[in-house]
Amino acid sequence: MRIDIEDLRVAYAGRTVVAGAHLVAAEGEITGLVGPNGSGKSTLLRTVYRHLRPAAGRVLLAGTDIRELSSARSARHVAALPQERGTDFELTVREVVAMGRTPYKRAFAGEDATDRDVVARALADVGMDGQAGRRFTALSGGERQRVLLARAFAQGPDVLVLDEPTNHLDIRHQVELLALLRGRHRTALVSLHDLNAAASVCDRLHVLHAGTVIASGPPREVLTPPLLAEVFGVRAAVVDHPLTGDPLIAFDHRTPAQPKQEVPSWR
Ligand SMILES: Nc1ncnc2c1ncn2[C@@H]1O[C@H](COP(=O)(O)OP(=O)(O)OP(=O)(O)O)[C@@H](O)[C@H]1O
Repeated sequence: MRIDIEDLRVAYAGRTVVAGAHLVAAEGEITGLVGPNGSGKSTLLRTVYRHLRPAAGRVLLAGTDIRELSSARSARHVAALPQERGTDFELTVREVVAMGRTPYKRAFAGEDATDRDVVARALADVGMDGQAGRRFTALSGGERQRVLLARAFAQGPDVLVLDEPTNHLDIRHQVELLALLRGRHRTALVSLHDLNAAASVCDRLHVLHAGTVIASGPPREVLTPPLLAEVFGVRAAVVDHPLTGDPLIAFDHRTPAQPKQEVPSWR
């Protein structure tokens, strides 16, 4: 299912932080949202999974304004890994993942065989099937994250909205998660700080800067040295990854960019 974000404006206590954002997350593609700290990525994603109501503009799911859907119906279509990773569940790992089945249940209905299969598969997908009986609160940050991702998978959504899904994960689990996402061929809207991961895994990127989308397109077209200097304030060369051929951003970790001296060719 495709997502269209049209002229989205979101404010906290009267302060606008998303200021007329437009973007499309195409059906079956991984769409990445990148941008510096505070540029509005989480805020934009929160409106897509209906945690926040926009001040203006719309989020369309396959052409329908998500505000017109019931919460159960929207939860069957859109599942989120929010940045707030809820640490207060007094539940086991398996119980947390089984919460993903709630949108399919009548009140007080128990689990059926499909629920059990879906939950087992979701736990296996994130490599937590051996830890299903552990208490969620006893897990490490990365383990919790994988469990919450399994909960989103168990929701069986058409669209996954993932806010920084690789935060806290060691490099192997980052690679596994991103490979899992690619393998699912499901519409995903994902914010990522790791621009190299974004360049490898995303079909299209949108760059958010001060609450507006200032560049969109395939990673190789978007992540150019002038944009990296102007928007992220870093010097970098973009080369071909020697193993995959994906764009590889080689950052200069010694010296920040001087944005005013760069030519912003992405405008
Ligand atoms: N609950 C809130 N109340 C008030 N202001 C907020 C709230 N959440 C975020 N903001 C502000 O909105 C702006 C955008 O924040 P947001 O978290 O959307 O950015 P982000 O691009 O996801 O940042 P980061 O990369 O640091 O996670 C920031 O200035 C932030 O301080």
